[in-house]
Amino acid sequence: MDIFKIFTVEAAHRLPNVPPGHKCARLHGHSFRIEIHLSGEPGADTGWVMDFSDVKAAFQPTYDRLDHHYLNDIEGLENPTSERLAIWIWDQVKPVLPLLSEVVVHETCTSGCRYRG
Ligand SMILES: Nc1nc2c(c(=O)[nH]1)N=C([C@H](O)[C@H](O)COP(=O)(O)OP(=O)(O)OP(=O)(O)O)CN2
Ligand SMILES: [Zn+2]
Repeated sequence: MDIFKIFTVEAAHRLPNVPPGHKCARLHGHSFRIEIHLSGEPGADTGWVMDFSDVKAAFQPTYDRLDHHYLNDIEGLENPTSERLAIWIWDQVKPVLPLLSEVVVHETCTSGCRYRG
C-alpha cells in the first residue's frame, strides 16, 4: 500500500544552464508542492503503514533546508531543476524514511516530475 504526505515549500531559484534569454535564467520563486510517498503494509494493530506525523517529523530537517531559501545556494542544488530537486530530496530522506518509494515535485500547477530512486 502507498501512503503520502504533501508539503509546500516556498523557495527562489534560477536555472544557470538554460539557453540565453530563457525566462528561467532570471531569479524567480515557486510554491513547490512536494509529495513524499511511502510503500509498505499496514500494521495489524496500528492499521497504518506509518504515522503521518512521523513522516512529517522525518521530513522536517529537509523542509527547513529548503523553505524560504535560495535553492542555488544549497550544496547539490546549484542547478535546481525539478528533476535535480526530486533526486536531492530522495537522497536526504531515504536514510530516515526507508519506506520511501517516490518523491513528486510540483514546480508549478502544470509542471513537475516524479522520482522513484
Ligand atoms: N524539465 C524541466 N523543465 C523546466 C524546468 C525544470 O525544472 N525541469 N524548470 C523551468 C522553470 O524553472 C519554470 O519556473 C517552470 O517552467 P514552466 O512550466 O514553463 O512555467 P510556466 O508557469 O511559464 O508554465 P505555463 O504552464 O506554460 O504557464 C522551466 N522548464
Ligand atoms: Zn522555476
